Amino acid sequence: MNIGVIGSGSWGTALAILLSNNGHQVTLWTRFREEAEMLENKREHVKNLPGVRIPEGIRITTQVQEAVSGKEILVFAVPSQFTRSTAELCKPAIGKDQILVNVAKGLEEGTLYTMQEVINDVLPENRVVVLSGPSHAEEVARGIPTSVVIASHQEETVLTVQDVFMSENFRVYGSHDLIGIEMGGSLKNVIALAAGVSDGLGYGDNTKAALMTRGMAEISRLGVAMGAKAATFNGLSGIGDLIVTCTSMHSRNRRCGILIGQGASLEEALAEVKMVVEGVYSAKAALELAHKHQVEMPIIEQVNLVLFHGKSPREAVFDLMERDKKFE
Ligand SMILES: NC(=O)C1=CN([C@@H]2O[C@H](COP(=O)(O)OP(=O)(O)OC[C@H]3O[C@@H](n4cnc5c(N)ncnc54)[C@H](O)[C@@H]3O)[C@@H](O)[C@H]2O)C=CC1
Ligand SMILES: O=C(CO)COP(=O)(O)O
Repeated sequence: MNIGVIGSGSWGTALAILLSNNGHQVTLWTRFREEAEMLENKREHVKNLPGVRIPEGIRITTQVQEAVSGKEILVFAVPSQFTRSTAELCKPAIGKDQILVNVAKGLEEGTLYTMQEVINDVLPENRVVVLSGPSHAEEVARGIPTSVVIASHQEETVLTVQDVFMSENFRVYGSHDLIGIEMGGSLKNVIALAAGVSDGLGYGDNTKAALMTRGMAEISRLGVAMGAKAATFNGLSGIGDLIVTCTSMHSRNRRCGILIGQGASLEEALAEVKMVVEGVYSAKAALELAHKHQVEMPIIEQVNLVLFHGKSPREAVFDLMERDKKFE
């Protein structure tokens, strides 16, 4: 197939490599000339995926028309804050038969939309599917066995996109629970920030296991209130992605949390991590959704207080421990 990958950060580049290795014709688009030159000249994403060769077959471009026209599938891989502006930029070149695959994990501030909803808002005539699950770019780019899930309301589209991405090292499940898959993928980032903070404070495995388990309870409570199936949160885009993001050395959200737990400010932590830390952008939207759907999300509330209101991480953990007694 002819495929355009829109966004050449870690994830877009890793997926472009996977798709090219699967035999597809891949064009990788970036908005930035310097990034395109680095990818083209070095055939490597020097900053984000050092040591991973970009196959010669992948075309690199900054031209939207070249990345979009004639492609059967477009993979949207820019960070969630840029998904709307990028979809708008591409819109004049997009035809209604092209399948759009969103791989960003986040919520839009203000509208509180998931990324599928954002893309659908800009391009209402296109089919939009979502790819999510435990899949760090650093490992996918090196062909390390990985499983993800693709969600759409249309069975046929799921089956088509599964075939496109599946390989001996990349197993793709299908799902019809779009909202469940997207809420799992975006909210685990906020819980991973909390897990990182706990590690940064020097707390132990017990603390992190508690944050992950009770964090999952928060994610599924909100997801179900928004129409998701509870079982989805036991899957790859639920507990699977929560496990990898809260425990992996590759996780930007966890690393950002660790730095904050060690005493860095949010700005210092973001500057140190350098790559996108989606949980920071989704945290506020998650809390607003919790209020809108009248769902209790105490961990996500404390993450917001630490990130945006100067609360000390140690005090946040203390306040979580001191809440009224509950039944599990
Ligand atoms: N890195 C990973 O392992 C995974 C990332 N994701 C998700 O994929 C999305 C992208 O993340 P990464 O590739 O890791 O980010 P990254 O931090 O590696 O790259 C960000 C890229 O965004 C692009 N960008 C920056 N400003 C832009 C703008 N104004 N307009 C258009 N593009 C712009 C640049 O090309 C930059 O390379 C995020 O939502 C992330 O949660 C999902 C699964 C795995
Ligand atoms: O979504 C991811 C892995 O599945 C990436 O997580 P981080 O953004 O925390 O690195």
